[in-house]
Amino acid sequence: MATLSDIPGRVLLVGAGKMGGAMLEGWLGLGLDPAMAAVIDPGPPPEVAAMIEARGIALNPLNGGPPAVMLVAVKPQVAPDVLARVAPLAGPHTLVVSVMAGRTLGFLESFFAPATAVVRSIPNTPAAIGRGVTVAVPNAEVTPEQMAIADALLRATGGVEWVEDEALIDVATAVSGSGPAYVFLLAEALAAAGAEAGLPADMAGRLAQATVAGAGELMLRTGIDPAQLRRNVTSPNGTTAAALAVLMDEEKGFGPLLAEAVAAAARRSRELAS
Ligand SMILES: NC(=O)C1=CN([C@@H]2O[C@H](COP(=O)(O)OP(=O)(O)OC[C@H]3O[C@@H](n4cnc5c(N)ncnc54)[C@H](OP(=O)(O)O)[C@@H]3O)[C@@H](O)[C@H]2O)C=CC1
Ligand SMILES: O=C(O)[C@@H]1CCC=N1
Repeated sequence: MATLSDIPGRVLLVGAGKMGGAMLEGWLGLGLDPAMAAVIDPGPPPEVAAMIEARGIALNPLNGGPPAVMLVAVKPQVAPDVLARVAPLAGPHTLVVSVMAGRTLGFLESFFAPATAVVRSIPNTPAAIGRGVTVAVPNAEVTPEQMAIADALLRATGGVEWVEDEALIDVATAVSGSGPAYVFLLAEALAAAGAEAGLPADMAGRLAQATVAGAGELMLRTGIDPAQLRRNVTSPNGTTAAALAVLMDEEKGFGPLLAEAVAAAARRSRELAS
């Protein structure tokens, strides 16, 4: 297993927004030497810009030789323009890692020299607190050493799952990439429902947030299957059973609704390929 200090050269981050900034923070937190990091971004958000300045990281350097790793974290929509501009910075041994939704290995490879090693991955925003999860697929050119380096970089922000079938990345994007938004929406909707049912709105918000955070933490810390944790809350013929009869409706409940949402997100990921 590689560590960040095993990376044989610089890590060049292209796009230091929400996701790229969170990853950079994770790498620095795990001891990546700031001198071995560089960022290309015309306007990073203020908090990321402050971190870049405070740690003395090179910003928008267009020299310094080919990086060991080029991690691309710009929006998929600007990828053609950005990749055309940064691809000449890569050398024959540069490992390209993308976290862009939708953009395929084939698309990424088309900007770089033949035989360039490329990893396509999809992280999620809990990466900002080291609790993300990333799903990744390598192209055929990625060596075991480069795979270990990509793993170390991605693992700095949480768990990593490697897959061989690239099509799974679109589905993973719909589940774990976009997934935090579904959970935040649950907290929002629970708060709104509580307020509508009579709680003061601020109190409803506090209860909903504490419940979502506490339930997630309980699941994580105990390792108990979520279905069992749900059953643990559900007294026979009690209040939870009354609510779950609505939420677990086979036609209109959470299950079919979430299946529809995940299918829509996966479809959009496939659309973003081109
Ligand atoms: N946010 C999420 O939950 C997840 C995002 N992703 C992927 O991560 C990528 C980034 O998303 P996110 O961090 O949310 O987006 P952001 O917009 O926060 O970050 C993108 C960054 O790239 C910068 N940028 C724009 N043009 C260039 C350029 N020419 N060269 C270098 N940098 C440039 C943007 O600057 P400016 O703002 O000035 O345009 C911004 O700072 C996307 O491809 C997304 O699909 C993947 C998984 C989860
Ligand atoms: O919404 C998006 O397209 C990105 C990818 C996954 C999460 N955010």
